[in-house]
Parts: sequence; structure tokens; C-alpha cells
Amino acid sequence: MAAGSLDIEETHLPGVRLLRPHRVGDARGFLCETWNARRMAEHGLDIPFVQDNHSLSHAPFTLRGLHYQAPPHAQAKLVRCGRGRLWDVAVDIRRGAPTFGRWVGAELSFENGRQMLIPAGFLHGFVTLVPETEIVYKCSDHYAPDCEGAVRFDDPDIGIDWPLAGRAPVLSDKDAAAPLLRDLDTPFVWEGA
Ligand SMILES: Cc1cn([C@H]2C[C@H](O)[C@@H](COP(=O)(O)OP(=O)(O)O[C@H]3O[C@@H](C)C(=O)[C@@H](O)[C@H]3O)O2)c(=O)[nH]c1=O
Repeated sequence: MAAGSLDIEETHLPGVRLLRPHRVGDARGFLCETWNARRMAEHGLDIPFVQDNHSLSHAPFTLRGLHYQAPPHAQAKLVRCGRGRLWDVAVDIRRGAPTFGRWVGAELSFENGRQMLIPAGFLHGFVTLVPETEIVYKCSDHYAPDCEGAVRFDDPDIGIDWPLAGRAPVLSDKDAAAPLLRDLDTPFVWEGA
């Protein structure tokens, strides 16, 4: 298999996919194509990514999320782990969607090379599982602080089964003060299957 090939796995949330680019190894290590617009378009995934983000979390069980950017600056994201291990989550918040409020989670690590593709209309969050974990993600719109929003990571109506091993996560003040989904006037509307 060439470095540009990849596996694409559907999840139970329509539009959320797990991608695994093929790594071509040799004596030096490996190479893989983490994003190839032409190849993705062949799979019907024609996403105009315009910004890449990279963050480092020192402590294990650092939890960032659950976040979204509202229209007109809604973002699809393609997420992967640059170093370490994290557990990534997407939550459907499109009003009227049959899967409204449902979540999907997957472990992304440097070792497994997995990526999560999260369409606009979904919350995104993750928790790091080991120290010094890096996340790298592509965004389909630019950062627009006025359009940012968040929902509590432990919202009981969503019921995410975070792999926290009984620990309290490290949160930003903003995330600790986030509202519940039931109190959010979600800016996303399901447009049908
Ligand atoms: C997201 C973002 C933040 N910033 C700035 C704002 C702030 O000073 C600093 C840290 O921002 P935050 O606290 O919002 O970072 P963080 O909590 O890591 O926010 C991120 O969480 C994950 C789950 C996502 O999905 C991202 O879209 C983003 O919301 O970086 C940018 O300049 N550009 C950006 O694109």
C-alpha cells in the first residue's frame, strides 16, 4: 500500500468517521500522508480546511471541551494525536437530528495513527491519557472567538463515559463554567440525511 492510502471507518454518528492513513515503514521509521485533499475528495470528503492547530497538555487527564464554533464560522475538524495518547469525543448537537445528544469516542495515539473526522454541528472534546500529549487538528474555518461555545463535559443528558479512571480532570476555567446542553440554544439545525 502507498503512503497516500487510508482506511475509513464509519461510526454510529452519521458523518463522524475514523481514518487511518497507511504508514509506509523503512529502516528510518515511517511516513504517512495525514491529509490529502484529492484522495479525500475521491471518498466524498471535500473539506476546505483553512487552519491547523496544535496543543500540548502537560498533565494526564487534561480535558479540553466540549467545544464548537457557531455559524457563520462553524468548523469541521480532522483530529489526530501527535505525541502520547488521548481519547477523543464528538457529540451531535444539530437540532432535530435523530442522533441529537449522542456521542462517539475513540482513542487516538501516536502509535495507532488514527484520526477522527468531526463535521460542523458536533461538539468536540478530548482527554489526555498520558503526560505531554499533543493534539493536532485541521479546521475548516478560521478561529472566531465571538462564535465559540462550550457544553459541560459531564453533562448527564449526554452521559459521556470518559476514561478518567476515577480522577478529576484538569479543566480550563472556561470549560468548568460551561452550560448544559439543555440550556444551550444550539445554533445548528439538522438538514436531513
Ligand atoms: C482554538 C484557538 C484558540 N486560540 C487561543 C485562545 C486562547 O488564548 C488560547 C487557548 O484557547 P482555548 O482555551 O480555547 O484552547 P482549547 O481549550 O484547547 O480549545 C480547543 O479545544 C478543542 C477541544 C477544540 O475542538 C478546539 O476547536 C478548541 O476549542 O489559544 C487561538 O488563538 N486560535 C484558536 O484556533
